[in-house]
Amino acid sequence: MLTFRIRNIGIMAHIDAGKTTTTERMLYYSGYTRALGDVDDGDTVTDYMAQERERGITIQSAAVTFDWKEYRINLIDTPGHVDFTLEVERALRVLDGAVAVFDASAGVEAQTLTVWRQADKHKIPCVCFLNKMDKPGASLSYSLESIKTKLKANPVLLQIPIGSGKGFIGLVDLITKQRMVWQGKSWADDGRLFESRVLEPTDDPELLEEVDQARGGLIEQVADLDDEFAELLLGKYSDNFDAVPAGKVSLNCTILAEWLCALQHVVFPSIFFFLFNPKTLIGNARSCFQFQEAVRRVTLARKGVPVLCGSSLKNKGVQPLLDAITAYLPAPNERNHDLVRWYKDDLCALAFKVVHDKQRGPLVFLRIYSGTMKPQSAIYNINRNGTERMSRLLLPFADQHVEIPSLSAGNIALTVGLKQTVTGDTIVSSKASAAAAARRAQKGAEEKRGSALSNRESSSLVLAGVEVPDPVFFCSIEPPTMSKQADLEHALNCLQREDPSLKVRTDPDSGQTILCGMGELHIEILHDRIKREYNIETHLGPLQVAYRETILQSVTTTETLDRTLGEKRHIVNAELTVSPWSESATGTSYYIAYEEEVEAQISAEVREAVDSGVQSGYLQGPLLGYPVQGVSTVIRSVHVEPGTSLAMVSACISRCMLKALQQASGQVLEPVMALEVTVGEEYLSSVLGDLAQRRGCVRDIQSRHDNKVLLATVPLAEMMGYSTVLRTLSSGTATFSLELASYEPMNPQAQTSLLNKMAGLS
Ligand SMILES: Nc1nc2c(ncn2[C@@H]2O[C@H](COP(=O)(O)OP(=O)(O)OP(=O)(O)O)[C@@H](O)[C@H]2O)c(=O)[nH]1
Repeated sequence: MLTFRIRNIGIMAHIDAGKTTTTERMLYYSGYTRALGDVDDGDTVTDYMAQERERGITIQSAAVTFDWKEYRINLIDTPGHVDFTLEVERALRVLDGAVAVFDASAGVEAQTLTVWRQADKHKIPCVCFLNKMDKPGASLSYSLESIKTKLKANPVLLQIPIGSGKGFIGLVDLITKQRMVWQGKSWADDGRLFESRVLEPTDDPELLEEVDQARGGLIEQVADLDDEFAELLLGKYSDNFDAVPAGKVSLNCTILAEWLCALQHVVFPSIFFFLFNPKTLIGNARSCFQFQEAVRRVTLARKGVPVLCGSSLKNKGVQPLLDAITAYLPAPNERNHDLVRWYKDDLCALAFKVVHDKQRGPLVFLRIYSGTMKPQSAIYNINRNGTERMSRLLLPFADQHVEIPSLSAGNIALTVGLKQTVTGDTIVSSKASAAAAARRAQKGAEEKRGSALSNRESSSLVLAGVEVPDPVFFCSIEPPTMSKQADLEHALNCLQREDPSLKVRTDPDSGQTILCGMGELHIEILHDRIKREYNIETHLGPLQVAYRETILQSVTTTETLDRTLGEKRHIVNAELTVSPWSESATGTSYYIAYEEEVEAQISAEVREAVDSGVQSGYLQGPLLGYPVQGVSTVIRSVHVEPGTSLAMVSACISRCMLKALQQASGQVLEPVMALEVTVGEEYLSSVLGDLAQRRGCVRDIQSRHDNKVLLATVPLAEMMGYSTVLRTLSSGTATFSLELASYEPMNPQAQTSLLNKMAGLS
């Protein structure tokens, strides 16, 4: 498949917006499935884990490859629940474009904001799909407004719905003026057959006027965003865009339009009813290509987001969405992936997901950025610094996979046989190729910055990565008997390779195994998977919140390390200052600086050892041993006697850090969550009353049709078991989403009671 015909896209949204239902329709219309899967019946292709089917939610992202017309689409269906944010992050890291699915009756919801921010971070061009247009409360204008105000995006509306609620029957494409009506009278109709023709003067006058107005607005909007299109319009066609001829569009476009017309007649006669004159189509296609190309440029430049609508459940509007994916979202070669230039034509791929298969062992999903991958070949894993052999290469098709002889850049591959590789690892063809890329990267970066880079800096340039969020919850996990401890360790190892947001550690005091996860649901699903997939009935201790620590004062300390190991004497003297650092109050990051003379005096190796000592000092705070944030460290002096090992330098700095942090008035920071509750007005006061008892702080109460949307911040420690309480308070009608907002200082009273509790005093 030629690269420009590939689309690597993700489907992302708030929980329950209809991602899985939309994906199922895409698979069905593309011919990959013969029956329509249904989340409510638990028989979808992409939600294949037992827990996903039982709960009707997506937990793991599933990669599916299918063809639509002359394009290959690699699609990843991502989870909407905030506990599985990492799955979305991993998918976005390797995607070129995304479809954001919205419930058209709710517009932008809390988790939509999160995934949108993630897509923004990776600069991913998006298309919006307003799903559930069949719902009585569906509103195009409300959804568009919320995209503008909440996502701060620029929606470019490309379709007008025909009918609303249960009367929603189809769409008019504002670029082509095609009127698409899904014929099926029954809700069970599969939507493959639909009528498609150009709007005619005899059509409903109200619809004609609405389309004219919306199309006029669209032309103006695109002209504002795209100079090339504006130039075209400013000429003699300013009064009548429909009259713009092929003009600047290359001959290829005209030929393509004619070819498309012929192809649609020949290949899909049973699918489409073409009730229009082919000449009109060609004329339209010529101007439409210019129009479409302009919308494409706007989308790729991320100056606007195309908005389409439909109802996946009722099988309406999914084929035009597939067309929009191929028309507006980028091909792999249209995205600037930094890594590619250092590897040139050598293989470079990123492992973004690992799944354990009982028969085949670990299956690793890779996005290939450059070069070609072949089965039965050795690859070099830069992160693990090791060579591994891949036995088979597969195209991912949910839980079934097709074997292939080779796969080139731009594709998503599934490999069998890689036993060491974990999520986030960079895979290249050999150690030599990694070294060559590092040399190129070093040269490039030095030219840009005008000075030499350390080894660490230059090797990090040739690594792709996936950011793993820090877990907010943890609990102990115990096997039923000690004889099962080894099995449990194996299960946890496998699960950790699949899911880097799961962290496992051993409590230094009790020796217990500790599970750290992203939320209650995350831990619950892991517990369930250990039971079902590894046959171990484990016992979980009470769920606890992962706090952080910071300091309130600046302190300068010195430390001397003088140790003799064997024949060698190691001597290090250090002085440093720790201070509160406000810029990192919301993040996990910290800051390390060196006084000028120190910087000039120490070697790059000693500097790396000092950095690593400071970082290890940040790992355990002085109050409760939680990680430290919001602290800057300035290294004032470092004296290292000849013959001293670098490990001793790190150890001395780390001890100095601990001493300084202990004297700097520690403060516990607690995770505070952004809470969004959608609740009927009649239950609002009980939900508010309950929130007040949870130290909640209400930020806003908005109206959404008949419901109220309550926005609040609440300490995570107060939110255990909230779903059950909310269900009771609202007779099961309210929904909520919870997302980490920031780490905030605990008030002195709450902090004292936490410290007492941890010390076993209360
Ligand atoms: N009325 C209506 N309901 C829909 C539509 N699409 C999906 N649904 C329903 O909405 C619910 C959620 O659908 P899913 O496809 O599982 O949504 P999702 O976004 O994949 O959900 P998660 O994976 O859990 O985040 C199911 O009950 C679907 O039947 C639609 O177009 N109209």
